[in-house]
Amino acid sequence: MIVDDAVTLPGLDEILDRVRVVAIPLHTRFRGQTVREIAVFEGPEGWTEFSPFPEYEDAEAAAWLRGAIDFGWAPSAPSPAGRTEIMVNATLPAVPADEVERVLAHYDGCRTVKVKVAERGQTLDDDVARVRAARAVLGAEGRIRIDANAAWNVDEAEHAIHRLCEFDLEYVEQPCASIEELAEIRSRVAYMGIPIAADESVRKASDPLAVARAGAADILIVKAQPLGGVSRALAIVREAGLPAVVSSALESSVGIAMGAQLAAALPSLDYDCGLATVDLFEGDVVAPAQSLVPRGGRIPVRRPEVDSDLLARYQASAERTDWWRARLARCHALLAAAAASDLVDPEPTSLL
Ligand SMILES: O=C(O)CCC(=O)C1=CC=C[C@@H](O)[C@@H]1C(=O)O
Ligand SMILES: [Mg+2]
Repeated sequence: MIVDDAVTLPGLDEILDRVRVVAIPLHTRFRGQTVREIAVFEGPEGWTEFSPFPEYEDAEAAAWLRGAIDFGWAPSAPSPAGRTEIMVNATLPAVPADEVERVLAHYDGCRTVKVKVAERGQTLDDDVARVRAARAVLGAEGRIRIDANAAWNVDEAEHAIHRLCEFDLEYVEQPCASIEELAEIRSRVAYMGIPIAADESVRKASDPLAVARAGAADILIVKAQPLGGVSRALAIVREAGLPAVVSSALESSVGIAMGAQLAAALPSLDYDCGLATVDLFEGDVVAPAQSLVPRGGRIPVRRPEVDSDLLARYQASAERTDWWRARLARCHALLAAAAASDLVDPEPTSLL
């Protein structure tokens, strides 16, 4: 059963025998979460991570498992540009303005900040105050991008971009939900020279290329695990023909290493990548010397080993571990079924 050109789907037992589930506290709430649950397991190529958010349905989570297996079982993608380090951005959750300095102090040397905006229960004034505070911390030279996670309609997005443009925005990530809305807001703000980036329209779409084909975005955000692995994400970027920004899916250093490998393998990399998110965690599954937290605004391209003391320290409860093992079994069954239908169907079944 083929997961990728180079990988045969490993047996479920092979994964369940090795999997460890951890629950790592976040020091700042992100996506409404204060604890990140993560499953890690070891393949022939090294440690890999399976960490779809708990609310995701199995069909979506199965693409993350495909990505995890690809990273653990497929040989590393080469870096045509010879990159050994990736420049990364600080990620600023939707915190009150007076907390911005404290949160950004966790990121060492990042010249770019991605500011979360349009959080449910907050106002545009809250966003303006947060972006203003980020600009004050960064100085005039720093780069600021914002991410609305599809929360605005087109008029709200236009109004918000008008208010926030005084802070010199590098780009606006997923201001609206649909491809039609993205195309509309993109043309409305084109005169301001602010690019539109697509995230959810790539990683949660049945066709990750539709947004590029529609000319609805200037930049693609690509996340290795949700897109089914490094080689699938590379193929999407190649087909789309747009500049790409590699971003994390809020992973431990093990999953971030998958993102770093994708960033290293891209033919060109014009923007800092959203791979600094281990800095939002209180802990990690790898020892500090091997961790992929940024130093001097960069992370190394390397595969870390997990640390057994840290796996024990952050070990999830028996109940949550059982839940993840059952989820792994269901997602594995979906991948096996898709692979079996590939054998009769010459067109590969897409789980993206
Ligand atoms: O891109 C970054 O700076 C960090 C990653 C990040 O913002 C995200 C990670 C995981 C889930 C998403 O809600 C979120 C995003 O929307 O990009
Ligand atoms: Mg995003």
